[in-house]
Amino acid sequence: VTDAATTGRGTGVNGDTKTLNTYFSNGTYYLYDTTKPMSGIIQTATAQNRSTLPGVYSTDADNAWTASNQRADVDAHYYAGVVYDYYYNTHNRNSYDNRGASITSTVHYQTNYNNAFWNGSQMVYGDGDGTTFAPLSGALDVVAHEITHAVTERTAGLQYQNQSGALNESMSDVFGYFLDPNDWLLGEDVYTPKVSGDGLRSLSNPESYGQPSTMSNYVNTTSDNGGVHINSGIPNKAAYYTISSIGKAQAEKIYYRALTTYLTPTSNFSNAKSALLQAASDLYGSNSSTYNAVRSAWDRVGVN
Ligand SMILES: Cc1cccc(C(=O)O)c1OC(=O)C1CC1
Ligand SMILES: [Ca+2]
Ligand SMILES: [Zn+2]
Repeated sequence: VTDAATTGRGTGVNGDTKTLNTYFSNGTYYLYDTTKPMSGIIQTATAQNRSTLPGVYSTDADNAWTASNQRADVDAHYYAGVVYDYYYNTHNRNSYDNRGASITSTVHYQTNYNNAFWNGSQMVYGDGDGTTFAPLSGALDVVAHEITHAVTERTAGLQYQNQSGALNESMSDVFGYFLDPNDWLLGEDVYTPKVSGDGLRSLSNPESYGQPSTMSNYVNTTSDNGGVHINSGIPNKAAYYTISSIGKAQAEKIYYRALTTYLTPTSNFSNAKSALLQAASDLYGSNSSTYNAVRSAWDRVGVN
């Protein structure tokens, strides 16, 4: 038997070449990454445009994953590894459960599916319809957004409705920024592939995508689980002010500590302000400029 961890080459959704951690077994290569510490396996499958999950392992005959129908698989696999490395290296977290859980992604879910989600056990990505979205695994901030839903589920457990749900969404957007800090947009690498410069949401200017950025404009609605993708603009704007003031290095420590230590399933925006202030106090002191920047950020979005 000649099973072995191998290194392959692949083409991503946007035509870029990347190196892949793959696995060779019985004459076939798999998107199966055994290189992470403490057993966190990263594995990628395809739903073959149907809805059955997880589908079947993505395979290749020669470890050159360059076919057009493999691009979504390549990016889902590669970016899941990047996000695993981020949580391990930056926050000493071993996978989303901090116990080396395998990270499973399935691409080619249904047809023309303009959506991505964490289903409680794995990530799932549509291919998009080519107008609203390109295949959604083609953006690192999208993959980080989805894996962070899993981290949130295993830590704060923020209930996916109303203010706690908007915080859940915001945490995923904020860690999407930490993974992809080149811009304040979310999903820009896969959103409207025929239009450049736009994204699904903006941390710096939520209004440009129909989101409020102040408590006074909180949207009371029953749709979207109480507007979780709408009202996330308010904590997202606070995060923008915070990061712009204290920088990514301190902000990501504060956000990770608040998410994993202080937030609870029913936390609201005011509780989030307190959690982030407590984390800032723990890490940098309650008289620090860092602490004051966090307080100022939430004051500016109208959260007391
Ligand atoms: C595209 C999409 C649709 C519905 C829900 C989500 C969701 O995961 O909440 C979603 O993914 C995102 O928001 C990622 C950041 C681009
Ligand atoms: Ca981005
Ligand atoms: Zn989300």
